[in-house]
Amino acid sequence: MSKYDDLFDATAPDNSLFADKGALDPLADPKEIVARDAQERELATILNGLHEGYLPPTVSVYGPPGTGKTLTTRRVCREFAARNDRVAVEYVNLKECRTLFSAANEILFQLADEKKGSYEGLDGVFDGIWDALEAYPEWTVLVLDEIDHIRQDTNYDPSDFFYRLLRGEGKLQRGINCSVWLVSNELLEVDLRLDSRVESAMSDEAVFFPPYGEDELGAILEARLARAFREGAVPDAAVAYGVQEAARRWGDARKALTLFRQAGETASERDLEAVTRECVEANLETTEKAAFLERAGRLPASHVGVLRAITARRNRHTGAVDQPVTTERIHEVLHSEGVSDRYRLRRRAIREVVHTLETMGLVETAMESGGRDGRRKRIISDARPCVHRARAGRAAVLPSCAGRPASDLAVGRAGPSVSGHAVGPRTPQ
Ligand SMILES: Nc1ncnc2c1ncn2[C@@H]1O[C@H](COP(=O)(O)OP(=O)(O)OP(=O)(O)O)[C@@H](O)[C@H]1O
Repeated sequence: MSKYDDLFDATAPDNSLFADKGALDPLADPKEIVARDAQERELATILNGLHEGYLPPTVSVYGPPGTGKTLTTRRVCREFAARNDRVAVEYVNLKECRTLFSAANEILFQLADEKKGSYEGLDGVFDGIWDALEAYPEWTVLVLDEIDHIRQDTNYDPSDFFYRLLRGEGKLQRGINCSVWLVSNELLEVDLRLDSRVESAMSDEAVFFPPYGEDELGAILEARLARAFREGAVPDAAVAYGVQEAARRWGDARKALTLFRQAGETASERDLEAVTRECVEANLETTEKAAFLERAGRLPASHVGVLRAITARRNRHTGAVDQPVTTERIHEVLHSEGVSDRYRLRRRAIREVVHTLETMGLVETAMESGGRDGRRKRIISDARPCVHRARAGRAAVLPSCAGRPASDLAVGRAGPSVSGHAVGPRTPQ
C-alpha cells in the first residue's frame, strides 16, 4: 500500500448521506424551471412580438441574486429560437469584464470568435459586432448577463457603450435588428446613471424577478433534494426549517442549494444518520456571510464609501458599531476632513445609493419620526463581517472584484477611513 492508498482510504466518504451531491450544484442546469410561470410568460410574450415584426431594443431583466433570471431568460429565449428560424439568441456573461472595451470585445468574441486590439477602440469593436451580425438571421436577441458589472473606465463611460450598442452608426446603416436583453440586479438606468440620449433609446420593457418565497423555494428544492440525498437522509422537518430560513434571509435559490449541501456535509462529519435542524442552523451563518461578501464585492467604490460611512461610528465604551444612522450622518462622514472628493456624494446621491444597497440586501432601513424634523430614514447595515475579514487580511474580499486593497476597508481609530487613498477607484484592466 502506498502512502496515497492510505490517504485516499482515510478521506473516502464512508457514511455519506449523499446519493448525488451534484444535484445541489447551483451551476447545474435543472431539467425543469419551477415557480417562474409569470416571468416565463412575460418573456415569451415579448419574444412573440417577432410575429408582429417587433422586438424591443432593450429588455431589462432584473432582480436580486439567485432568483432565476439567467436560467429563465436563457431557457425561454433558447426554446423560442429553436422554434423560429428568423431569430438567433446569443448569451454573453460580462462578469469578468472590467472595462467597457473588454465588455464589447467579449460580445464580439461570442459572435465572431475574434477579439480586437485596444488600438481599434470601442468603435472598432462595434464595427466588428455589426459585421458579424450581418451574417445572422433577421433578428438577434443578445442576452448580456451581469451587465451591472461594467463601470466607467478611463476611456469610456457606460453611456458611450450603450449608445453605440443601441444607436451605433454601423448598426443603423446595415439595418441590423438586435434586441438587447440586459440581465442585472438593479434597473440599469438607476444603477449606471445612463444619460438621457441612452435612456430614450432604451425601451421600457422590464421583467422583474422577486426573491423567492417559502413555497417557491420548496418547489425548487424538492426534486433536487430527492436526487441529492439517500432516502430518508433529510427529514421533512429539516427541509422545512432550511427552506423557511432561506426564504426569510435571502429568497435566493443558489444560497438555498448551497445551504443544504453544506448541511449534508455537516451531518456526515458528525456521523449522523440524517440531516438535522442543527446541521442546517450551523450553516446558515456561514452562507449568510458568504452571501454578504459576494454581494459587497460587486459594489462600486461610491457604494463602499456609503457602506463604510454607515458603519463608521463606534460606541465609545463598547467599541461596537453604533447604528442605526441617518442620511445626514452618512453625509457628514463622507464630507469630513480628508475624505477624497470622489466619495463626497450629495444627499440625493446618498439616498439613491442607500436604496440600491437595500435592494441588494446589504442594508435595512426604517422610517422613524424625527420630531420637529419630520420623518427620517434610519439605516442599518450588517457590514461588520466584511470589514472584519478585510482587516484581518485573511481574504481578498472586496478587492478581488472592485480592485481595492483589503486595507481600504480598515476601520480607522477615529473618523472614516474612506479618506484620501483609502477606498481607491476601480482599476481598469
Ligand atoms: N425557478 C427555478 N427553478 C429551478 N432552479 C432554479 C430556479 N431559480 C434558480 N434556480 C437554481 O438557482 C441557480 C441560480 O439561478 P440564476 O443563475 O438563474 O440566478 P440569477 O437570478 O441569474 O442570479 P444572479 O443575479 O446572481 O446572476 C440556477 O442555476 C438553478 O440551479
